[in-house]
Amino acid sequence: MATSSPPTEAEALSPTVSQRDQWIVESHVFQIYQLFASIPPNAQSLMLEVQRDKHIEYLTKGLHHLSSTFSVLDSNRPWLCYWIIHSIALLGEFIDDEIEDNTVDFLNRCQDPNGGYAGGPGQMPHLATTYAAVNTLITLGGDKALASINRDKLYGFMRRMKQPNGGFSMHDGGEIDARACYTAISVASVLNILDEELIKNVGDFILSCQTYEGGIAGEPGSEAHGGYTFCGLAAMILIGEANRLDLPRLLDWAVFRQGKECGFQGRTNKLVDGCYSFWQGGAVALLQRLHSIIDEQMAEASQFSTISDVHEENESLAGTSSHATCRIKHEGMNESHSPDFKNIGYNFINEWRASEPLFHSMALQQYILLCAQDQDGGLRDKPGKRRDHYHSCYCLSGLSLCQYSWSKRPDSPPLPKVVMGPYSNLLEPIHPLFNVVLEQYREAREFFAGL
Ligand SMILES: CC(C)=CCC/C(C)=C/CC/C(C)=C/COP(=O)(O)OP(=O)(O)O
Ligand SMILES: [Zn+2]
Repeated sequence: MATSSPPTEAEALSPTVSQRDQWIVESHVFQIYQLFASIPPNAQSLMLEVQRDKHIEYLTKGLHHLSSTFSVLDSNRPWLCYWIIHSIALLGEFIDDEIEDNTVDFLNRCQDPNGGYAGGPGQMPHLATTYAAVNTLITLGGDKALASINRDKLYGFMRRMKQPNGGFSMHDGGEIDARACYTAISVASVLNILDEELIKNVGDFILSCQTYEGGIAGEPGSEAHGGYTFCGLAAMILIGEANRLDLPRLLDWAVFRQGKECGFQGRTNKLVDGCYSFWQGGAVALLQRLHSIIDEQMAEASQFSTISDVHEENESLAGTSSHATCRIKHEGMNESHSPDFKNIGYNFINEWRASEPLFHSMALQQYILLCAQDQDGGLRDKPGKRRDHYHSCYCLSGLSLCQYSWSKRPDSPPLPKVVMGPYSNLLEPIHPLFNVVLEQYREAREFFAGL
């Protein structure tokens, strides 16, 4: 809590719980880095190796059998499918036909007769599990998986989740937050069912979630957080309204969440965690793609003497779709004068231009490989924590973003010097807006474009 007077000696000598926790994590992480620095180069390269076979073994096992402790995830079963299958795809491994068939059949049983996917058969449809199920089916690819999605019913479910304030509810009577906006817009975009009705006022809702720190909160008045920041920014890009956010402040907030442990934290004064390699690293990677808009916003800002003048100007510019379209056009994404939101996800990767990563990519790779990787397979939040499927998915997604962060094209092979460890560490590239492997995104886009 902020206090106007300096801490007393007694206060200074008794750290807060958060300070203590931070010191413990720092000391764990630095011990690992010191050990790494003290060993010979051949042992270092072994430590930096992506343990592909071990990861695949751990992940595949999760598709066949999970212990009873996983019963707490009973309403998250499509998430387990996504975390595991996306991780396997990132590692460039194929899913065998039997698992593929079983997964498509299982997700079909999670599909609600009135649209959307539930956390398990017979449960209530939910936007988060809908996103997880759709991304899993895209990752599996092929006509059976893609055609199993009932797009008409899904569109109906999304319209029922749409709220008067522009946001979406996660489920009937559920939370209305930035996650719901992203999951709805991401799914609608990739399935080619995004329209003006779904987009209406989403930008206003997300704009109201950007906080004084610059990051985005789950809902208005809450604290900026990496997970919601990725969701809010990706949704704004997909609807062609990213320029309405204060992007320089967003960038400033996000890049400063990468700390001396080399990984990212989710919010100010919290602990480093491997999953933010994707949520924060992904937000910064998206901002890297928007750099020309940011430059322009900064140039505009510098014309004004006070920061409130800048905000007033942003207010007056906000909300006009022609303004949004003009900025997207400036990025070389869209030549038309009406918002071409149907093609933004596609243009985002096609209009790729090389530029420097805006976060410390090598440092993040170091954290993921040395601190988040379990040498027996799977990845984790931080040293001392157990591996799990969620962290495996988002650490590997973040690692892939790092490896391609200098690339001239989204999938052109990076130079060996930007891939930490042996070049065999190279993962598959992802589409940063949807977090699916790029090749799978392309197949899905082609499939749904024709419908
Ligand atoms: C697509 C989709 C559904 C995205 C979800 C995004 C996401 C990860 C949101 C974060 C939720 C949240 C408040 C975590 C804080 O947990 P904590 O307090 O345990 O962690 P912290 O200390 O790191 O903040
Ligand atoms: Zn985490």
